[in-house]
Amino acid sequence: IISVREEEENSSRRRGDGSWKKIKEREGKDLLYVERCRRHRWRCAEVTFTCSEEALCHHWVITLLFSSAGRPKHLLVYINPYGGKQQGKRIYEQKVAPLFALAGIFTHVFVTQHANYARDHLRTEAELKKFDGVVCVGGDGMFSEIIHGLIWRTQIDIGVDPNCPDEILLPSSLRIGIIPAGSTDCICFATVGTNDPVTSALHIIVGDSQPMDVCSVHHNNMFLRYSVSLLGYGFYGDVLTDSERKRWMGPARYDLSGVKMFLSHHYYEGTVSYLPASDIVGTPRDAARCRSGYVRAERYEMDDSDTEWRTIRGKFLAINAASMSCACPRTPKGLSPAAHLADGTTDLILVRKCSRFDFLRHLLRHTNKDDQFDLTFVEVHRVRHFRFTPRHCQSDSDLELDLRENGKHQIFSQICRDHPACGCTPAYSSWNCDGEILNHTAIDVRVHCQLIKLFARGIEEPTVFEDFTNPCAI
Ligand SMILES: Nc1ncnc2c1ncn2[C@@H]1O[C@H](COP(=O)(O)OP(=O)(O)OP(=O)(O)O)[C@@H](O)[C@H]1O
Ligand SMILES: CCCCCCCCCCCCC/C=C/[C@@H](O)[C@H](CO)NC(=O)CCCCC
Ligand SMILES: [Ca+2]
Repeated sequence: IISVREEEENSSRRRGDGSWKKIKEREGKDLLYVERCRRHRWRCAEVTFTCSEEALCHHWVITLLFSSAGRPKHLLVYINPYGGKQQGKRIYEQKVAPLFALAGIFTHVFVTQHANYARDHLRTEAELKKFDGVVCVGGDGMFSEIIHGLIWRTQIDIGVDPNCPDEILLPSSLRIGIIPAGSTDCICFATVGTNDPVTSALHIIVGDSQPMDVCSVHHNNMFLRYSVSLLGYGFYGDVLTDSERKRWMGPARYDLSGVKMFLSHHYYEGTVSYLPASDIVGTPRDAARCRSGYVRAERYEMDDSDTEWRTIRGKFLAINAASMSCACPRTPKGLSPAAHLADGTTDLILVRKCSRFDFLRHLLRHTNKDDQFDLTFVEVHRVRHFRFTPRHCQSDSDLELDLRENGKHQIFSQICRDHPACGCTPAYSSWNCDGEILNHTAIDVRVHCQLIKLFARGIEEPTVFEDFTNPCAI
């Protein structure tokens, strides 16, 4: 239920002196409620209840109001006017603000004036005690700003050093709502099942709650960034770097850069070490999907003292860590379809050097039912902690070992790297961290189980409640 409004039906009766008197015939309640539509979309519907007994009516209202526990009353809203197709402000004003008003939610709205405006405001100025949640109107990059602000502020307020890689981070009490207005919007899609501003607004209004894992990324014990969706080196790093120069194109920039980087077919050498998540049920190759209400782990920090690190050295077209499925309209099942939102792990996907044809087969499988991991050059591991070192950063002894293993070819490829004009693969790619470029290639990543909470409930299985005869189901 979104809101209950009084409605009175009056009639008039003649008094003895001939004048007319208004009397309350029936008391009605206009009930605004959520109706499930196709493809996980929610819409607002209305029904009027009438009741001749005032006491019964009162009982109804009390019961309905009681069901509103856990709902936000005061929200801090940040709108990125430049995300996606630059529609954030319009989307919020036309589709979301009227619903918040109907639900009796008070808002404090900021339209961001520059990049990192929301992050810095949350870190230092925002009076967080006054609010029950933060709403982000924009894409994954804007969401990233919000979590950076909130996580940082929470740690500082309680005296935890957010720079230290070994610290156990504490969750913020504020939930975050995402009104999708970006280019990929994969965090919204993977937690709600659709990118639809009205559906997201309704999940906020009813006070849904979905915990979510967050990866912290460090370089030499120096904090770089947090990630909740994709950390990608090689293909996705290169696509992002190339697409940033084409921002004016809007969401289509990713398609153009995707094709360009596919044709470039660059591979990168390096070492990946990881700590497998051994104490969990399930693997990245499961047929089961992360669905609503499915919380695998209690929030805890793992004890990895008994688990052994594993190391893989090689040439990779892509190294991806998906902490959630990363489902989005481009890949409705996601980069790692069986990844979980809140299990304290990330799925590490290694795509080794292969032919263009094979890489295309792998990419195309993101868009159909075939298993993108069922290929000899792809491996996937569910991990809690991993490190990557590009080959040129490896220690001298590692380089010597490479030389002994691979002989002359290695020497020539080193020379090519030092002379980019020869047209060989460049030595480094960049990390794509939830759509932002990292300025370090050697990184150390650890998963913090359920560090944040969203106003969402995960993707629901299609239910009998879906009303396919309703016009909103089209
Ligand atoms: N007022 C602003 N002016 C310029 N940039 C901004 C402003 N507010 C936020 N940003 C930055 O804009 C970048 C992109 O925003 P956003 O994520 O909303 O859209 P997107 O990149 O199109 O979508 P997606 O991340 O889903 O691909 C973010 O990195 C954010 O920091
Ligand atoms: C030739 C057929 C090719 C078919 C390929 C389909 C594969 C598409 C996979 C898309 C995966 C998106 C993962 C999400 C990453 C987000 O954190 C990030 C920020 O929004 N978006 C991108 O980096 C944008 C990345 C866009 C990549 C294209
Ligand atoms: Ca996870």
